[in-house]
Amino acid sequence: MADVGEDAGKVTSYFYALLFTRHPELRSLFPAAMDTQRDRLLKALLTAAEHIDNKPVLTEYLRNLGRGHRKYGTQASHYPAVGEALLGALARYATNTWDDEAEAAWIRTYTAISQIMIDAAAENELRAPAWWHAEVVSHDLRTPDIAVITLRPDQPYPFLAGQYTSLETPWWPRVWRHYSFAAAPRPDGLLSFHVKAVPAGWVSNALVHRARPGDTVRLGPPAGSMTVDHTTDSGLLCLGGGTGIAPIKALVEDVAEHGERRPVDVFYGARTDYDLYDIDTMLRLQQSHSWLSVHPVVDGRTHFPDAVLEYGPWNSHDAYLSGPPGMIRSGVDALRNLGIPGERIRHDSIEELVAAGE
Ligand SMILES: NC(=O)C1=CN([C@@H]2O[C@H](COP(=O)(O)OP(=O)(O)OC[C@H]3O[C@@H](n4cnc5c(N)ncnc54)[C@H](O)[C@@H]3O)[C@@H](O)[C@H]2O)C=CC1
Repeated sequence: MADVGEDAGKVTSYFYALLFTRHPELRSLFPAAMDTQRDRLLKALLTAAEHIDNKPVLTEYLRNLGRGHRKYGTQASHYPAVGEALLGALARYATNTWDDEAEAAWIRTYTAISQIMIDAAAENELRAPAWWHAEVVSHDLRTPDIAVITLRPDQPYPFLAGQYTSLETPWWPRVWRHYSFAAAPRPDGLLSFHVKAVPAGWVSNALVHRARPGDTVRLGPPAGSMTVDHTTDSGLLCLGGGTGIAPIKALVEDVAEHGERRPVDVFYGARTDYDLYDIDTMLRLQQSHSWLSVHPVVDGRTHFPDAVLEYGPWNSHDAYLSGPPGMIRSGVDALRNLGIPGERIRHDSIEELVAAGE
């Protein structure tokens, strides 16, 4: 990976060129525009390389990736074609290290990776559909660029508060983006999401400005491990920045439903008062639950994650962060400096978030 690092963009372009010239029938599984897709392949390889010595983490990551590929229509028979193209691209660009031994090692690696993904997809096929159709049942424009959208899936959709799904709109086929559930599972099975239209974000703009009740989207399986640990009764310190408040609200509802009276402190960060689009909901929750404190923080004197320093102590709390990648990075640093151990700080993977909101 280090050898091809400098040429990463070229490696992935060449990889897809090889794949599509040798197997033109596979082109229709990918979106019309390949830019984000190219980055995703590389990120997956980098993530795998990063965890190469941590078998449990790597295996879980690959199993999730295998299950997640079902919604693209990926079949076990597609994996060898991808492997050939990957080896072809590495052989061309890893010029300093490529030899028979490196090739044999990559064949073993790719065989192991693809087997884990294929097995996870096969097991998942026995239990869950490859995707769900879901109808838009309400669309509430909260600011000129933020909508709260409620969907009714066509089949039961099991998930945990704090997780996210992947979503494809009818206007951009095969372009999938991640969105966190904005509510804990409900008895009526409806799902809600907070979507902000971001510049050049195809899916987010379609969801905010085009989607209307009656439209149908597709959902992939739920993913993510930012869920509440109900085996402890430690307090929860939650930081939600912008639309990152969505999964935090789901976590609060989850604690309430479990009837636990654990102290929960929510710091809700936004650029301006006007951007605190969901503050009314959060304050209503605070009124109904004595264990919940909501602290709105608008950019100004204090930078958002630093506002938690004015309260506390937090070192016996579990921490949950959700929001823009930069906020998560600085929030994790601030919380670690306060003495919260890394394993008690939960957030979604930053690699996943970078392309998430588009
Ligand atoms: N599960 C998750 O982690 C979720 C993440 N998101 C992500 O949250 C973001 C929300 O975007 P917006 O509403 O436009 O947020 P925004 O850009 O308006 O920022 C929200 C808050 O975070 C703070 N912040 C932003 N960048 C920061 C940095 N580098 N360091 C410290 N603080 C920072 C801001 O000061 C503000 O208080 C999107 O990137 C979206 O993908 C959204 C939902 C769930």
